Amino acid sequence: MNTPKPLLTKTELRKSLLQTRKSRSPEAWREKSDRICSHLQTSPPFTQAKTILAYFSFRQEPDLSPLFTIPKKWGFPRCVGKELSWHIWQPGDALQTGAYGILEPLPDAPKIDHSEVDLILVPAVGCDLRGYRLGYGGGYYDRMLSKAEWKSKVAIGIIFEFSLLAQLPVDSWDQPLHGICTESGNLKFNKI
Ligand SMILES: Nc1nc2c(c(=O)[nH]1)N(C=O)[C@@H](CNc1ccc(C(=O)N[C@@H](CCC(=O)O)C(=O)O)cc1)CN2
Ligand SMILES: Nc1ncnc2c1ncn2[C@@H]1O[C@H](COP(=O)(O)OP(=O)(O)OP(=O)(O)O)[C@@H](O)[C@H]1O
Repeated sequence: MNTPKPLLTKTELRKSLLQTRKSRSPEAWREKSDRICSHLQTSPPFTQAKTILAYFSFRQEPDLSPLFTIPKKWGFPRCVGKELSWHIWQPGDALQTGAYGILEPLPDAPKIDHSEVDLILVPAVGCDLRGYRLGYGGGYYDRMLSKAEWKSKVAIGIIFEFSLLAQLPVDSWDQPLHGICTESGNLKFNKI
């Protein structure tokens, strides 16, 4: 069977999805972000997780911050060179603006070891129905999720429904996710 060639490149899709995301109202962003939080909060991977890796919303990404007061061990990334370094953060702790203008925990915040991580909430520009993800092009999550110690972790892409596409272009290094959460609900995949 032939796999159809996607009509747009990753760069073109990234540009178009980011433009659409930027054009929507702050009210829609808040309301849809809250619906994503509600779906996540009741999903088994979330309720069963003790330690969760998340992100601070940037460029109108879904805002998960209402979840951060739920008693879990929460980890957030710092961009260090080409790698992500994960640190414990809880509301009230200091933050700083890091690479790309994204909020990050301070470098001396306690680090989270991969062995304790139960769930990864992965920011994305877009995802497809097979669980493939398009990011900002830095390759940070692909590099991380390709490592043996992270491969087995449940990783869920967080996007607004409009960013869920039938099929994204896929490169050899792309790591499919286990699930996707949008304002319409949770999608679960058998990882490819
Ligand atoms: N909220 C959030 N935090 C995150 C990520 C994310 O996607 N969302 N990341 C996920 O990895 C890492 C940051 N990755 C990023 C990678 C590239 C660009 C960026 O601005 N890239 C340029 C183009 C660069 C190029 O094409 O060479 C741009 O979009 O203008 C931003 C963030 C870590 N923290
Ligand atoms: N496992 C890996 N090892 C080395 N380089 C990698 C790996 N995964 C991805 N890369 C590099 O990262 C670059 C960006 O890849 P891609 O455009 O798929 O990023 P993205 O998934 O959109 O970004 P991000 O994960 O930062 O949100 C590619 O040029 C690729 O060479």
